[in-house]
Amino acid sequence: MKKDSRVYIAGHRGMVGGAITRHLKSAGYSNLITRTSSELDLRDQASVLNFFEKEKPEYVFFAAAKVGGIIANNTYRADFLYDNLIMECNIIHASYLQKITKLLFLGSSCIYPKLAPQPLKEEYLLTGSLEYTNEPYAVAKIAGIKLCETYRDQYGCNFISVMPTNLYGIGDNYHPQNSHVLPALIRRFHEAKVAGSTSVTIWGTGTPKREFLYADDLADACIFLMENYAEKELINVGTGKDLTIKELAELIKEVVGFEGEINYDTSKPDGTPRKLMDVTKLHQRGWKHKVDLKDGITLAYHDFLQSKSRAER
Ligand SMILES: NC(=O)C1=CN([C@@H]2O[C@H](COP(=O)(O)OP(=O)(O)OC[C@H]3O[C@@H](n4cnc5c(N)ncnc54)[C@H](OP(=O)(O)O)[C@@H]3O)[C@@H](O)[C@H]2O)C=CC1
Ligand SMILES: C[C@H]1O[C@H](OP(=O)(O)OP(=O)(O)OC[C@H]2O[C@@H](n3cnc4c(=O)[nH]c(N)nc43)[C@H](O)[C@@H]2O)[C@@H](O)[C@@H](O)C1=O
Repeated sequence: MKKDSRVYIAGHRGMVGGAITRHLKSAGYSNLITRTSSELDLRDQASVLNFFEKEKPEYVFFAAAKVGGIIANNTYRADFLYDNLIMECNIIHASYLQKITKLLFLGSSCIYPKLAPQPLKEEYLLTGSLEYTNEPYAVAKIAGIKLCETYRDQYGCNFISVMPTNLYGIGDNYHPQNSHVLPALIRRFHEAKVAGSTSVTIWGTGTPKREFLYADDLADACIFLMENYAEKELINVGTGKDLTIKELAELIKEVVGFEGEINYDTSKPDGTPRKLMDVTKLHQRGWKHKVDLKDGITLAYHDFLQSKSRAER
């Protein structure tokens, strides 16, 4: 990418798209193209084709998606499948028609089979059944990977697929039900501390293991891969380290400064028992994350407090 290349960041107001936009701006990229979902609904094929024809992006960071935690995925099953599938078809097909130079598609660690061996190697894709709660989202993400692969096979498009692990960071979604575990617990522990509560309840058994990557680290990896990776095969992005949800809760409790007890609501789903990325391929290419989990949670907690005070103003 040249500093004046026309770069479209789909989903620039989201956590990941926002981080990619910040990183590109601070690296001196001067020709960034963005649209909110109300300006351009990526589910509308005619509008997407028209936008690509008019704006002629050269590079596309595809960070727009319908995203949410385990309950949102399991509740809005049709929306997670339909919205994500149709956005992928529209953006990837328009990128082919407009002969863009390169596209980076973001998938997720949930594309791997529920009971795949750990850590998850890229080649485990499509070797077993998916986790039920996020099957619609995972099927859409797998379709996105296959679109990138097949447009490369048939038309020679330089479309790459990047699979991030669970993410958190600046501009995360702190909704009490629909968010992912890390922002949900930041909010719950904070509210319990402010209310002087003696306990906080978290979902499931606390035994599932998850890996967490700070979104600014992912943004850095995406720019690195846009510049240094041009293969058909997907590539994982993560830290290579995981912890149990119970350990995560203890860490967030400490950062937030809550002093009560932790209870478990086992009527809520645990989801996949473990999702640890094998990041050998990424490390071999020379990229490694920078922000460790405790520092990242501290930064995310500050972001939560700021977004709360902005909302109250
Ligand atoms: N968060 C996580 O833990 C993980 C995320 N990912 C992937 O990373 C990518 C970014 O996720 P994240 O930043 O967390 O998600 P966010 O929910 O923070 O952002 C998603 C963005 O997508 C845009 N969007 C959604 N629907 C439409 C639409 N119909 N038309 C146009 N734009 C739309 C939204 O735009 P607007 O704000 O303008 O409405 C929003 O800014 C996604 O592909 C996701 O699947 C992968 C692994 C983990
Ligand atoms: C990124 C990834 O995100 C989703 O998968 P997930 O990893 O299961 O996501 P999660 O963050 O929502 O939960 C992680 C674990 O944490 C437990 N948990 C405890 N207490 C809360 C809680 O309060 N909220 C949430 N959400 N989870 C909680 C929860 O029960 C589960 O065991 C996919 O649907 C898919 O979209 C995807 O790709």
